[in-house]
Amino acid sequence: MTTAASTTTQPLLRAEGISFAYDKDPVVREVSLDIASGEFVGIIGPNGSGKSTLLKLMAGILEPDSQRVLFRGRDIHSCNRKQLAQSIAWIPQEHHMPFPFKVSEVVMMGRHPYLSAFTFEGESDFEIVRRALEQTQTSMFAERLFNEISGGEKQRVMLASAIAQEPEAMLLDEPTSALDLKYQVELLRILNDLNSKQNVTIAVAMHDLHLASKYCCRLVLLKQGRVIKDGAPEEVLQKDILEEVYEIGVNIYRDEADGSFLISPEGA
Ligand SMILES: Nc1ncnc2c1ncn2[C@@H]1O[C@H](COP(=O)(O)OP(=O)(O)OP(=O)(O)O)[C@@H](O)[C@H]1O
Repeated sequence: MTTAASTTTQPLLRAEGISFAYDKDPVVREVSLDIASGEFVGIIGPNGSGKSTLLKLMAGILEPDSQRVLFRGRDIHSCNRKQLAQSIAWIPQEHHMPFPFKVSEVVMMGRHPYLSAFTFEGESDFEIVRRALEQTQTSMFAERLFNEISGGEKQRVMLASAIAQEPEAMLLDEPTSALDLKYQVELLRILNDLNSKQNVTIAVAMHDLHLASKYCCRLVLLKQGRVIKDGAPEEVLQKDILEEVYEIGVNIYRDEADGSFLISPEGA
């Protein structure tokens, strides 16, 4: 039976020691991870360490080979798909549309979990889409074909679509990888605002450890599918830990202005 106390402490998402293999070797190994409502978590680690796969498992896109992912205490694969789509937005690393959709149509896809097969988009849906385009500074592409805009523009449009979805949680796979400096910071600011003002839970795979330490309250460091360290940026971004995981010498500097960490490879 669920008590008031257990309800308040129940994480939004919980991985219960999950493992997953695409072929025979697991790429996610016995990962236990709780993500509480309102957290801003960065998933970091070297190429191929399992960041994308773990996020796909947490989003319910992939199913673990062993153990479960729980969404609000319930096996994510037994949750109603429509309700889940209203609650969790997944933003993948690669974006390609199989049909020549316009940007505005891609953003409107964020509203689909709220529509039935027989209802058309209403005024409020168009208003939500308009605001999401504005927030991500993509209104100027609205009438262009999604497949004909740049990789960085696509990333911002996909964020607009996720904003239009009005989810409880956003899981993002390297959303800044194709963005220039201005839009990297802009996108992270938007995520920060969604998190701090609307309590949207954010889990984001990132390679940029400086930006990760600047925006994420918690970092989960993976190596070969296992969680090596999970904690506040100052606990995770330590010289010995990073050198062991990334197999390279590093120097770490603290930016006293905002408390973030700058990681410089030794001998670079
Ligand atoms: N669809 C797939 N089929 C088979 N193997 C896959 C597939 N996707 C990923 N892998 C493998 O699973 C492992 C983990 O990949 P994953 O993409 O989760 O890592 P990652 O940490 O996100 O990597 P990166 O930082 O390079 O994006 C890698 O060895 C990768 O080659």
